[in-house]
Amino acid sequence: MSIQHTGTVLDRILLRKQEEVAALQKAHPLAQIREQAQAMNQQSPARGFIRALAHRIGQGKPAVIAEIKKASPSKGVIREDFQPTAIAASYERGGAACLSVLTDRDFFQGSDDYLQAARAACTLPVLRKDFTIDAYQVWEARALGADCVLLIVAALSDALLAELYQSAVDAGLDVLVEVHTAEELQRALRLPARLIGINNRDLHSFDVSLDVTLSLLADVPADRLLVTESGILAPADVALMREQGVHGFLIGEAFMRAEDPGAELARLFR
Ligand SMILES: O=P(O)(O)OC[C@@H](O)[C@@H](O)c1c[nH]c2ccccc12
Repeated sequence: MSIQHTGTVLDRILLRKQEEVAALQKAHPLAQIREQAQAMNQQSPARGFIRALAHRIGQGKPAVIAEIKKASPSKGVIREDFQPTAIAASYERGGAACLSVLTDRDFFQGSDDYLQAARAACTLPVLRKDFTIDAYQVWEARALGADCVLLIVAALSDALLAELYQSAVDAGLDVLVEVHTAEELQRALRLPARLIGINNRDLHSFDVSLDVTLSLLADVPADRLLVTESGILAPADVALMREQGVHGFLIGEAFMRAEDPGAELARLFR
């Protein structure tokens, strides 16, 4: 089989994801994964990802989703000394509301094992950070123990978005719906999703600008919970967002480059 090298990185990731899901489905049929997810719902029900964020914000505090990410296509390896268990515990001590764990292997050097290890090492709700294109992955997320899944509007048709959203509800998961443009935001708002993420990074070009959140902010209705994602590096970035009424944050790199990720979280939000 030839490897596709045309298109943007997002296009390549999505093509590869289709192959991955097809292979997984052959090895472990959906019915089996759904059973595992149901068993997980008995054994370790979802931890209430949105609830944890809303609770912080309701108390007038920032709500931080702290990300566990070894590498990315735009930055290469971000953290050499990578121990998901220690990082998860550090994030909990540092005051994170939730975790996000990259599980994509080929582009982010992530792993399902990292998600399981991180969740077992803390009491925080965990987002499976991956490129979800099939209901199979949604059930698989809950079977692994995840509490929330990411749906990237730029990667999905309206029909698929609605289908995957419903699958997540059926599986007992919360959903983070990610947008990067005004048009994507309008598509996201047609779902009954409460949690909306504005990604400051363009997944096609990798350009990052906090202006993306600032420019879309006014179009997010008050009954939704907004999270600004990517490119938050300094206390001034946090202050800027909070002045504009943005209290939800998804942050990876700034923490992953610090020796003690949880201490860096505490420093950024002091
Ligand atoms: O490391 P940063 O710049 O703080 O960004 C974290 C998170 O927003 C980023 O990892 C991300 C946002 N959306 C994604 C979708 C896929 C992979 C990764 C992402």
